[in-house]
Amino acid sequence: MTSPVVEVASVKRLVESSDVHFIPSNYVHSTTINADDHSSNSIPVLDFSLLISNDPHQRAIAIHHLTQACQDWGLFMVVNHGIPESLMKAVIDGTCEFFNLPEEDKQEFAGKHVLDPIRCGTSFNTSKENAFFWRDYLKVLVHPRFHFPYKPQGYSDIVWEYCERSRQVARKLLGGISESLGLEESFLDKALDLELGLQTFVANYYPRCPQPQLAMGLPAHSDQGLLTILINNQVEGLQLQHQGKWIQVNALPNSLLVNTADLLEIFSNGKYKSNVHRAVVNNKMTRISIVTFHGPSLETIVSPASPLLDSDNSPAAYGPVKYRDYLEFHQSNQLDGKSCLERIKIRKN
Ligand SMILES: O=C(O)CCC(=O)C(=O)O
Ligand SMILES: [Fe+2]
Repeated sequence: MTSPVVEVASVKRLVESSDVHFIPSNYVHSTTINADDHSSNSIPVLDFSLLISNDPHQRAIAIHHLTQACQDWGLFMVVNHGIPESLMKAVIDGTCEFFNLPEEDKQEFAGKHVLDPIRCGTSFNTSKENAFFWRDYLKVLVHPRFHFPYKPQGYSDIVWEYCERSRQVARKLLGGISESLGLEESFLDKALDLELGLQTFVANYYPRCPQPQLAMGLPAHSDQGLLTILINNQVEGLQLQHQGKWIQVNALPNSLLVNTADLLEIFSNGKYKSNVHRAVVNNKMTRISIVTFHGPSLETIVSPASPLLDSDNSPAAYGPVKYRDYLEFHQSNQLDGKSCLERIKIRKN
């Protein structure tokens, strides 16, 4: 399933190489990108300290909040997560330095295949797209084996620390989610082999855009893993599709934004739907987002959790799929809503 590598210049280079007032026609998208509702005050907030509390009452409150957040939104903010603010800032600063490296230096990390451990590029999949996205990226597989570009100096160490911390948070959240589904806390962890779980680090770089209404940072999509954790440089751009509207997501300072992703929808047999989101761009500031995708081990076959099934009332709604195959399929096609997940849904006659 290897896609040919198509050389497309980074958006950063495009913006810096000329005094652009109009975006090139191959970056123009027809989708309107306004958000219907600019307030995101109602996005659920989870207090992580309650989830890890020894007090069963406090933990029960956290599980209740998790259930509601996963069921009603598929996106929530996590506060009191214990990841130092200075570490989050250092990851953003290191990312800025990485993208500021000469283009030739970054080429060294281009990668060829969708499962190469380090890949740096632009858009999403330039071999499949008619219109490119206003986004450059660095994607790295960081667990169970940590890979990373060796420059700029110090970036790798900082990202390693951040990835360790974010993985611990994700695992605790997934323990809570397992419980919220009526399973043992460790059920999901064991069933999906999280000890060897694949964690992917993605740095998204969205340069200032002279015509932001015509461009798209990333189109509407759901994420491929179980949970996604996102932080950004406090520049707005993430939008969530909620009850038929696009909502601008403004994260609380120092919070983590968490998305429920496709494999959690499968595992929960559709109880927790993966959310649909997109990234829009602006004409004032470069936006950087740091995303970690948390999934099972690559060889895990994901299917609805058996205790949640009953052949009469709730039969399996999704076919089994190996994570490696799902990831490869997701990454080698166009980013297009929930089209990958649709392919493994079992149709009712
Ligand atoms: O940059 C963002 O806010 C969203 C990024 C995203 O959705 C992704 O990398 O999958
Ligand atoms: Fe995403």
